[in-house]
Amino acid sequence: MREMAFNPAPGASTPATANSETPMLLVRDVSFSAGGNRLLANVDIDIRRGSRTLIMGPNGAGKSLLLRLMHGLLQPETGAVLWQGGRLTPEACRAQAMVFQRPVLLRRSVMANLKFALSVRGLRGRERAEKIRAALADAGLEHLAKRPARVLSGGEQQRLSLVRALALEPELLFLDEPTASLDPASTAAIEQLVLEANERGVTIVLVTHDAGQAKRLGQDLVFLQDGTVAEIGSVETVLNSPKSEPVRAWRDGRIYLGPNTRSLKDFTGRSH
Ligand SMILES: Nc1ncnc2c1ncn2[C@@H]1O[C@H](COP(=O)(O)OP(=O)(O)OP(=O)(O)O)[C@@H](O)[C@H]1O
Repeated sequence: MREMAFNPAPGASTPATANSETPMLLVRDVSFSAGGNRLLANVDIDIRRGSRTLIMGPNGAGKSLLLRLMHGLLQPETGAVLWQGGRLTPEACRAQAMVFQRPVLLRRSVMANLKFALSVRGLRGRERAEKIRAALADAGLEHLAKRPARVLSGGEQQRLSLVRALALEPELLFLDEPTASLDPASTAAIEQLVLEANERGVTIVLVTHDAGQAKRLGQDLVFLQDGTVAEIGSVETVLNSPKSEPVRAWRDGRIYLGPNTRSLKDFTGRSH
């Protein structure tokens, strides 16, 4: 996969001056290809400061790719991701954090995982110790502080992963299917941490396949289909009164076959 240079969208080459009206993050006419396939095409999204945006869509729609582009882990082939009206620089990326579906933890203790992340951000001494204590309390992991992170349950690992990201005090937090393999109690714990973070002002962008979770957590919903935005609006409106055929098909449990849908054989290995 190519890591491409910054390539502003038409009309976006001169970043707007950031003010309170400027969306925190703008995705403008972003396209991305790999292996000869167009995986995202002409995506436009505004993320408002302090908002909660849910990203939904079928497997392979491009949700994870979009998150990685918004977090600066990949560069758009064309178009631009703008941070507070300017370029998404490495410094800007440090104001963001990402929680992945499968927690990425060091083969160290729970406490050492928190300590390492905070040390990388330059925290030391009493300030770091206080943040570790608070994160362990938020995650309900005080009693497991010295346990190797890799022996924690899936739910405990994901709570650790989330509070470690939040301990870095990001302005924007991306979460990629953070509760995909968790039971209802662990899911509720993660959702509560996400909502509390949002109440403290952290902007949330979360990928999910769970309509219930979208309704519990979301304000805005972006529905992707085959690498393009099929529909965008409030969670309630998009899920309860979808205007687009991809969302209607998804809601009704039908397989949507659009002009850009790759052969079902790609997904099932069988001809239909
Ligand atoms: N590095 C890559 N090289 C080639 N193709 C890729 C690459 N990364 C992702 N893809 C393809 O891009 C498409 C979108 O992938 P992505 O992981 O964003 O989907 P998704 O919507 O998150 O799906 P899921 O719900 O299954 O997690 C898939 O067809 C995937 O195979």
